Amino acid sequence: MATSNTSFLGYLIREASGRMTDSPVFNTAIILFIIYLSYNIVNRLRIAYFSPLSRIPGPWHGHLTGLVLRYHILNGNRVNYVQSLHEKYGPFVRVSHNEVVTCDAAATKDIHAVGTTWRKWSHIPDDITPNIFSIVDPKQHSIRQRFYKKFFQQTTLRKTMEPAVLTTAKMAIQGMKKDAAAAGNVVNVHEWFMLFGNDIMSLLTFGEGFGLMEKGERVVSVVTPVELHKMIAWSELSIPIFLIGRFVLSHFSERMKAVFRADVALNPTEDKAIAQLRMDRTDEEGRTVFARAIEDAKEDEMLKGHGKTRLTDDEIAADALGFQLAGAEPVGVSLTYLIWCILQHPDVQKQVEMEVADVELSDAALENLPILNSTILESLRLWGGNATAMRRREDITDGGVLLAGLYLIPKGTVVSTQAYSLHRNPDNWKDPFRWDHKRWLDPAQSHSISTDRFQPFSAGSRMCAAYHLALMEIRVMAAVFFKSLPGARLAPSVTPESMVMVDRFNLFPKHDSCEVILSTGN
Ligand code: HEM
Repeated sequence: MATSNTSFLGYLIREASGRMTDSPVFNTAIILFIIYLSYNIVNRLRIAYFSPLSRIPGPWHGHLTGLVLRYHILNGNRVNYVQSLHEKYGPFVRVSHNEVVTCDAAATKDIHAVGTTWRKWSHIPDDITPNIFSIVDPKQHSIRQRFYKKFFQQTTLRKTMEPAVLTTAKMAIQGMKKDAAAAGNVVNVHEWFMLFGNDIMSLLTFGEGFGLMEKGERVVSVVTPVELHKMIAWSELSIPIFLIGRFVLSHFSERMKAVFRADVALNPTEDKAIAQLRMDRTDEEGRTVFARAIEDAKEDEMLKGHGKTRLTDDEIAADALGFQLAGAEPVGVSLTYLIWCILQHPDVQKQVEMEVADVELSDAALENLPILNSTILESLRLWGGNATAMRRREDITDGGVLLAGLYLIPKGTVVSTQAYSLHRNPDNWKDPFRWDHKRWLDPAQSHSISTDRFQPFSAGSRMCAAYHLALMEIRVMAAVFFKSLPGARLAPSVTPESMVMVDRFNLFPKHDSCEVILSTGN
């Protein structure tokens, strides 16, 4: 047998490749590779079985690797996979050697509280200008957040956005009626709610709404959340595959380019022109909330106080895209599920129809309707459009932090919460899987939109910047729907299976559809 002066593995490899060589470079490379591999295996085993995380229950592979989790992320199934793990292992589950998921109310509070040391986990590459959504540094984030805050107060929005929201909602109903007239009274309301959400966001950011709705086009896609979601998933699943996709495959296929270079769409250079265009408009009508924000950003006292005199064009454009990304789809999806839930309960549907029949269509009046609002809250509890993973990391405290007084989490571990599971945890909600709007009619029930056990818009300093706008959109669109289309029914194509939520950055119904049969009188 030919033995070598290096290693048995080196010998095997050379044998296998038929390359019998005594090259010292080859032998050194093999030794270095073995050292690297051994170090990684020993380190991974140490973290898997001897780190404090080993106390946290979970599937056997979750202690060693996050590959199974990544596989589900790539298939748009993270939300359901994580929920199934909670049902099996409880409110804390280890899903990877360095990632834990929790739906425990106390832990969620620790992670999302104002002043928390947990930081948003961001996967946006360094060369992309961060937007309000992706900024990690709490100081930088607080500057940006406080800057936009004044534009998203309820009273401001009722002046600036409410008329457009109402007009757009009425246009959506016209579109639904037209579609139904051409297709045996059946209309895919999901499509129209997505158009509605997108149109409002286009209006808010770029000053151009209505166009999508009129043309019946789905999205003017400046941002591609689905592709971005896939790009991040690939980069986490396998760096080599990601690099091959990004630097090789994306040159040969537009499809591959859309996925593996999705972040390029987030680079705002091309959209600078759009943001600039909005800044130049002086007529009141053309100046949207965002356009005003852009103008004010040039000379803002609050920014000055932090050593900055204005947001740069790149920052402004990045934020415009960030709002588009964060704001359009969750509204459309939340509306789809709201209508789906109500139409499954004809008695509740009747009550909502009666409640909105004679009401003035203003957000202030709609906010006082108990049945409508209880159905909205209950639908957001079970089927909110952005109830997916909120990933956070604690990189500050040496020695780790004690989460909910229960588990020591070593520095650098990612801990994710998802409202989908927080809202299905039987410790938090009685009979959690049952859609029951009446639980919100109980006077003892808090109606706060963010509590330790109810977080459709997240909580603390990273809570949704525009939840007042989101709620206004949902209230107005739902009221116009039930006022204009009484007696609507779910089509047979709508089943629990077709409405399973899939996770593509935001959450969507699996079949991207929710068909409704309009009553013949409409
Ligand atoms: C029903 C509709 C909506 C839901 C369920 C929703 C939910 C959420 C959630 C859960 C977050 C936290 C995300 C995270 O921490 O990773 C968030 C953040 C955010 N949302 Fe919404 N959202 C909705 C509508 C909107 C709308 C209409 C806009 C814009 C006009 C918007 C703008 C934002 C922004 C800018 C953030 C980032 C906040 C920050 O990090 O400071 N959202 N939203």
